[in-house]
Amino acid sequence: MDSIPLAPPTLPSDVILHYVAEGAANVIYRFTLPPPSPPSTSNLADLGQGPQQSQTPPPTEIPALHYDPVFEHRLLRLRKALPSASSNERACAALRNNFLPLFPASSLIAHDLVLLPPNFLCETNKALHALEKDGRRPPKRHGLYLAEDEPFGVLVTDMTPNVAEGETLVEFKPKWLVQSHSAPKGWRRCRTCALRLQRNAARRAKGQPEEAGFCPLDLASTDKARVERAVNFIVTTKHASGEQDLNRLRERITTFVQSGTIVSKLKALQGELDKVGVLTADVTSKDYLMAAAIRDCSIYVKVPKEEGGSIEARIGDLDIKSPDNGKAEYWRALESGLIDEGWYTGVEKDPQPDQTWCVE
Ligand SMILES: O=P(O)(O)O[C@@H]1[C@@H](OP(=O)(O)O)[C@H](OP(=O)(O)O)[C@H](O)[C@H](OP(=O)(O)O)[C@H]1OP(=O)(O)O
Ligand SMILES: Nc1ncnc2c1ncn2[C@@H]1O[C@H](COP(=O)(O)OP(=O)(O)OP(=O)(O)O)[C@@H](O)[C@H]1O
Repeated sequence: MDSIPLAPPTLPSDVILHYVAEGAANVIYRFTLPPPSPPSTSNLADLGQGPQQSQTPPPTEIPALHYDPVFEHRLLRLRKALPSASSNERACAALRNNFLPLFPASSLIAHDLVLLPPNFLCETNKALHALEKDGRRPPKRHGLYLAEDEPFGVLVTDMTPNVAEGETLVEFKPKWLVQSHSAPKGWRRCRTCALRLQRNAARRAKGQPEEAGFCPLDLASTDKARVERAVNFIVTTKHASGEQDLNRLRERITTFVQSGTIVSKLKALQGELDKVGVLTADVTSKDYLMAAAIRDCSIYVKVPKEEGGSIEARIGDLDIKSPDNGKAEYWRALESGLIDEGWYTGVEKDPQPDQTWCVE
């Protein structure tokens, strides 16, 4: 049964937010909490600690001088007003009930609900509008703001690297590690590569830059050369500047992907949870919605400077998908377009054909 754990803490109303980044569905903030105020003199007097000392109160009546430890090493994730999004309460319950049992806690970004103070989202939206005007919000995210009817935010494990100590964060979406079961027989591209090519053709037609990407089937192949090929797209000069550092980081991430359990576990789950493909599946079933979530999750890998130091890797964005508000139709239309236009089989009508094929 879905349930929320014991009363979530409330975010102090004098919290100071710092915009970090955003995806399609959420905005991420770093936050600073002003030191908790000690009890005022009159409160102390009430509690018997002021000038007219009477009796020491029981510890439960002494105002807290420290914030709940759940606020430590966390970022605040706030939900945007997307019609297809679930409430944070539902999303956290789904995470707890469906995904938590599948992975060790140390492999997951922790998600804890936090009650938001009154007017908080309205004020934060004003700040988002200002960021947009200043050019500090990516243009493709303009026009969509936080859902002001959402009572909760989510405190997530902060994976920000300590750059001063030489840490690096590599973040990527592994996407479809198993081919779509709706792909036609004789396919030559996986779902992710087929979609990327289709989108790149549209970008080219509009004079926009194309996006490069890796083949998830390579990533999940366990074959060193193929994993390396995928990792070379994921780890770039934005992660390490010198050639030597970049090569070494790529080697470390390749070893992590190849010998770690995260990618293979995600692949196994994608295969188990959707065995028939989006065109025939019951896209309202829990299994399908979990498969869809796992196909869109992120992996955060924090790599320490020291070669022997341990890598911290966690899965995030395991938000159960909803088929409502046109999403199921979007999924089916996307898949039908890839099939009908020949992107899976490599017979698409594109003036700039690509002859890179994927293998299972
Ligand atoms: O359809 P896809 O595979 O392109 O995935 C969408 C993502 O695009 P991507 O290809 O990863 O750049 C897309 O990501 P971006 O907007 O590209 O960052 C969203 O994650 C979207 O999910 P939702 O609508 O927020 O629930 C994702 O939609 P879902 O299909 O997972 O519902
Ligand atoms: N736990 C974290 N630690 C460090 N950075 C994070 C964390 N969570 C999110 N971020 C940063 O914020 C960005 C957006 O967050 P997130 O992926 O959760 O948004 P989203 O809207 O759910 O994504 P999507 O586009 O997949 O729907 C990430 O790409 C990452 O750069």
